[in-house]
Amino acid sequence: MFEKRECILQANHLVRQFPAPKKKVLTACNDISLEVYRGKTLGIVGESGCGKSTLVRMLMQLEQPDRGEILFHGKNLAEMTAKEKWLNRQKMQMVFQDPLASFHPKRKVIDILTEPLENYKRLKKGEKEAKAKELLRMVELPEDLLWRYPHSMSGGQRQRIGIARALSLEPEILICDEATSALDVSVQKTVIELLVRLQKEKHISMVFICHDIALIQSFAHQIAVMYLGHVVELLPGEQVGSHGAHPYTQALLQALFSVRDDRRKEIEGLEGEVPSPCDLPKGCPFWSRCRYGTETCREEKPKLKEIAPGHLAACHRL
Ligand SMILES: Nc1ncnc2c1ncn2[C@@H]1O[C@H](COP(=O)(O)OP(=O)(O)OP(=O)(O)O)[C@@H](O)[C@H]1O
Repeated sequence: MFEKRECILQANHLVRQFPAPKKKVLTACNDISLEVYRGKTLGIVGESGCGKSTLVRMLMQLEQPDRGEILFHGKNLAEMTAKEKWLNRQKMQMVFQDPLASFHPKRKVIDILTEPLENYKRLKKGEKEAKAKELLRMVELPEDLLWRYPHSMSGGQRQRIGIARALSLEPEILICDEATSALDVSVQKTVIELLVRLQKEKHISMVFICHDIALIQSFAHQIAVMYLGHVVELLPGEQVGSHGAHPYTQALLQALFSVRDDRRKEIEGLEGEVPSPCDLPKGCPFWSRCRYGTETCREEKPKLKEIAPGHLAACHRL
């Protein structure tokens, strides 16, 4: 599916175990092998406790695997010197679910944004404000936020600051651990759109951890489905619906499709006969806001009658 030479991060047979009560052992990650490709997104989906965060901590070198290896540009992370690891960490950055927890509450946005650059001594004297403003522009935030404290901003703004800070070091890989789960649906959508735009512009690879298979399949290039510490299936992002074979993947998809089917029935009930997708009307008020002909229909039920019928017909993802 992807060119091998574009593989920048490779996890081979990773195992991580923890001691459990009664002298038992809990295997949080069990023989996990994955590849991350340049400029592509690997989605990792699975229920709570299946081992997603443990996997990410190993990829970020915050935790050592008990077995297996992680190769970055073909080089084994375990064989790197401490200095090499420290330098390497710039190239893999993380965005967390709760950015507030990772920001110093008494530091202003300007300091939060430039802290990683200062840590790596990559900020010249007198450059701080200009660099921080450039980072804010990159994530489509106004410059006057520079002088605010994180607690005085909205969740979506804080997450954009988290993204800007992570990208300040120009990483090759961005790891997003439930980065949009705490946001409401409309803000979640704009943050994902921002990430997708930045990925295209900067050719960054992303590892995106999430519970929501519907969300992840809208932008990931490949999806690893995790269940009880195993990657049970690796699927091409855009074709999850037709490829999921493992019973757990099927269960995730079934839940998704039953919701969509109910929604489709509701809409068809409202609109009567649905015309074919090729009738898409130019004048549909939501057309420009809509990537698949989708979210608006799902989110704004009271406005359904305003949406031109052809638009609804295109909502094959509902
Ligand atoms: N340091 C630890 N010591 C003991 N057990 C741990 C430790 N870290 C994780 N675990 C266990 O490993 C399993 C996987 O945890 P992990 O946090 O990786 O799951 P997750 O899929 O990220 O869950 P969530 O989506 O809820 O964050 C869980 O059963 C958890 O209790």
